[in-house]
Amino acid sequence: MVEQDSVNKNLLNDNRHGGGGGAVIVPAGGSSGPQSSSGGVAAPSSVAVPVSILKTQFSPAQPKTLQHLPKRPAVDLAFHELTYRVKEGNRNNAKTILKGVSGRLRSGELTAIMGPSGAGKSTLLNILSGYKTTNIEGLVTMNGRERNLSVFRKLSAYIMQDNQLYGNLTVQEAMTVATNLKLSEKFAKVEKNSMIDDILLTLSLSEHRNTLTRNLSGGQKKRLSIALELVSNPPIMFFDEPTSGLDSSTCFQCIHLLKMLAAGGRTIICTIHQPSARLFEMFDQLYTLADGQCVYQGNTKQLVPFLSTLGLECPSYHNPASYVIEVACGEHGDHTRKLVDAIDNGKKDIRTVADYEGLKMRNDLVKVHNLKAILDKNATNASSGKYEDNLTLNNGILNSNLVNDIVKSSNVSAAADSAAATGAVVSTNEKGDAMIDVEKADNCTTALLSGEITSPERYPTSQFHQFWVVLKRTLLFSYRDWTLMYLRFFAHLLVGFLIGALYYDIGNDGAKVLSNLGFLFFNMLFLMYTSMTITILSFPLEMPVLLKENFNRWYSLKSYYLAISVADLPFQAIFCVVYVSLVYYFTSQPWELARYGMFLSACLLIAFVAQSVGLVIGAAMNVQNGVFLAPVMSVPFLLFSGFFVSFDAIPIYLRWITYLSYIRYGFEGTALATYGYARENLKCFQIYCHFKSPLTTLEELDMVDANFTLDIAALVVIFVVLRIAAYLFLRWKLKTTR
Ligand SMILES: Nc1ncnc2c1ncn2[C@@H]1O[C@H](COP(=O)(O)OP(=O)(O)OP(=O)(O)O)[C@@H](O)[C@H]1O
Repeated sequence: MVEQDSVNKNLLNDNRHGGGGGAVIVPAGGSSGPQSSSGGVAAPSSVAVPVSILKTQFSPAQPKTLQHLPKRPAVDLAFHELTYRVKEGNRNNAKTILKGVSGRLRSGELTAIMGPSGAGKSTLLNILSGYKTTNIEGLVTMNGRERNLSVFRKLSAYIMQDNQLYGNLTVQEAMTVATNLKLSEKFAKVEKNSMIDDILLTLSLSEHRNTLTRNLSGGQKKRLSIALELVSNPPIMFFDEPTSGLDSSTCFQCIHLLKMLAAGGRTIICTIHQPSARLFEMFDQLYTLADGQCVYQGNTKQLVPFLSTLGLECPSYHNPASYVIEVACGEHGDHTRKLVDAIDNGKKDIRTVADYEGLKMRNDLVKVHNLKAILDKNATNASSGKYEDNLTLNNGILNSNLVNDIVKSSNVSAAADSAAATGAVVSTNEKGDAMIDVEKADNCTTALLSGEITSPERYPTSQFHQFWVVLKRTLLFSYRDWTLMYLRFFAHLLVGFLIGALYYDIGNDGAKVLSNLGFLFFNMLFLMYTSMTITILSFPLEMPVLLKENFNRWYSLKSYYLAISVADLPFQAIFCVVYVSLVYYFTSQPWELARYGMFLSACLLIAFVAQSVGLVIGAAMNVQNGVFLAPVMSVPFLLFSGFFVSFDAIPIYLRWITYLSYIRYGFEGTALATYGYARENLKCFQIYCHFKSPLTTLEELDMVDANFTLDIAALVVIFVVLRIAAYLFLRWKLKTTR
């Protein structure tokens, strides 16, 4: 309740106080957004604050909020005859998900996209936000011009249903990362901190500053998701089911917050399933879909009277949102065609009574016409006793064209009225539809936009800056991730001691060379699996956050990938050094620094290469498939490592696999470090030691001519190739997931 009050107070600040004293929410459109006729006043005239809120929440000394955010232009979004198809099945069957829908989303308004499950809400939202870009027909315009996706992405933010936050960062840290990535480097730290304070205060998160994100409640997480995107003050914000999983009070707070953001001049669009009547009232605009077509577009307040004109009476005390969904689902008969025609699949926009009063007249006429037809029919059938009592028989598809004509003519007059008030230009298209072209009016915001459009940079900060911020963040949550860090460290320590005990002092014993080779091979196995599985497990889990942040233009994929690639290398290196040092000492391998260096470098490279394999698998597939496939795919590499079968014994047609086996290079490298380079004879405590001479061991392994430098070079090449492959897979995955 405290939070809600606070949100309400801030909302009030946005609406009541202009550029003067008190609190101001900086309009997304700056001081000359379409609704701010008097410069600097944020609240659009169309956004009415309920009287009850004004009464209960007036407070003269409110903190100033959201006044430090960067100025942004207001953006009106329109879409014309959008069709979206997907291929289904093996055959070239195309399924049409959106069927030529049109619509308009205005700045300063909170718009709900509603409809039955499977109607196409998320698809429409994904297309409008630019998340989906393929298989789309139709036009999307931004302030009257064809949308430039690159510019649009800089001006919009998409807040996905699952909040996609890094649980190991505190609210303050997450906000700091967001400001560092989303704001240009020209902003001073103190300015960024003021913005964070503003946003956290406005979104009632100030007192949770130091709470780890994973410990926030569902509603707080949602607000944090909004707060993170609000940093760059995007004039268009898309929300996919912002209220899902929230209780009714938190839902109210959440929608209240969105309403507040819209009141600041932003264009706020969200999909919502079935809001309560109380929530429904808070939306300014409703866009309803049924079976991929628009069945209503307009003011929420006009929904019930509009439906009524089409003979669809919403019962008293019935939630209009539920009713329109019931109608769209066909629970009250099949009215989809009639509604789609009446609203011209989204080309019409019901703003005032004038927009549909003609429709009512026509509907009454249609009813009379039907009644007459039925009476005539009954008169002719009277002799045979057949009576027709269904007065709405023809009140459907057949008459929809008549209805349309009326709508068109009424729209033209309504549009003219409305245009007279706003100074907008009204025209009719070839079909006779009223088209209000607000862009041609004085309140056009294109000029404001053009300044932004010319900005050539794709991201607000340089690639190096992005790399640095993401690297610091990754290091911070690696440090806090108990499993990733401490468990791995203890695993290396524990196994190091275990192996040390198992193979204790065998390294210089001519009778235990085979066991020592087993030890060398086990090293490869252990380092391979520990490095590989950790990336297979952790990388796919980061994918949704990466998807969100990359889409919302926080950073480029290159910067992110470079940062996460670099971030884990030092940890992996430390674990490897600890493990190798332990086992090298306990197993009494040659006590020479050069040999230890060679042994360690081969082991380190094996760990890095295996980590890269994990990255490739993690980037290309999900955890389940990765966990199964990675060990299976490693089997040939292990088999052809030279430990189980010597090179000469491998059939010629299979030898090429040994060149791909990174385990082979690692095993060969450690074997050469141990037995190569003219090592003196091993000690022998028995009568005969076959492998007393290290050369015999190398001969047995077919490694007499092997070259350590080549092994290291091969591992480096494989490492680089795998890292590049992982990046390409990641890029492909980002594209295909959308
Ligand atoms: N890639 C696809 N292949 C086949 N069908 C698809 C694909 N994407 C979406 N659809 C179908 O398109 C329709 C609309 O999907 P969408 O997710 O937009 O619906 P929605 O209105 O958001 O539903 P919900 O409210 O249940 O989330 C659904 O029937 C869905 O099965």
